[in-house]
Amino acid sequence: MNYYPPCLKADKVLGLSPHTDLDGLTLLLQVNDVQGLQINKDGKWFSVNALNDALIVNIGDTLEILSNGKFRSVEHRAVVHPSRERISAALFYYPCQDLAISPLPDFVKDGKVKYKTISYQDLLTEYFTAELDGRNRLEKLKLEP
Ligand SMILES: O=C(O)CCC(=O)C(=O)O
Ligand SMILES: [Fe+2]
Repeated sequence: MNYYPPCLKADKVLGLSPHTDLDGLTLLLQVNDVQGLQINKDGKWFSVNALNDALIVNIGDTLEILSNGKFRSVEHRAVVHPSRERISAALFYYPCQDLAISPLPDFVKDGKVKYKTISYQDLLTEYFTAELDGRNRLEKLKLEP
């Protein structure tokens, strides 16, 4: 669960810094009707309007690596509201921790593997020992072109 208290200086702070999720897929429920999730597309931030009783499905790093970059892990952040609290619930769908994550053969059609192999445990360790930093952590797992 994520709880974002109201903030009078909402235009000057973030509820959650830009990041990508580590997992395969994230199901996100905006629990009350206060909008806050934003995604980055081509360098611009777009608000995601949650529909009533609808789940938002985000692709995470694991699926980007497994698909050799075909499915892109979405960079996102959460903003806060000046007078209303916001609550969201995220369900992370992830593999067992000792699994080695690497592009699946079906996605390496031209023989070009684009990501290093890394265990999910190591991904987790990196995630929890560094600051949230947009797509940078994931970009470092890319092999040189
Ligand atoms: O509260 C939100 O809308 C985003 C939460 C989120 O990105 C996360 O829990 O990883
Ligand atoms: Fe997230």
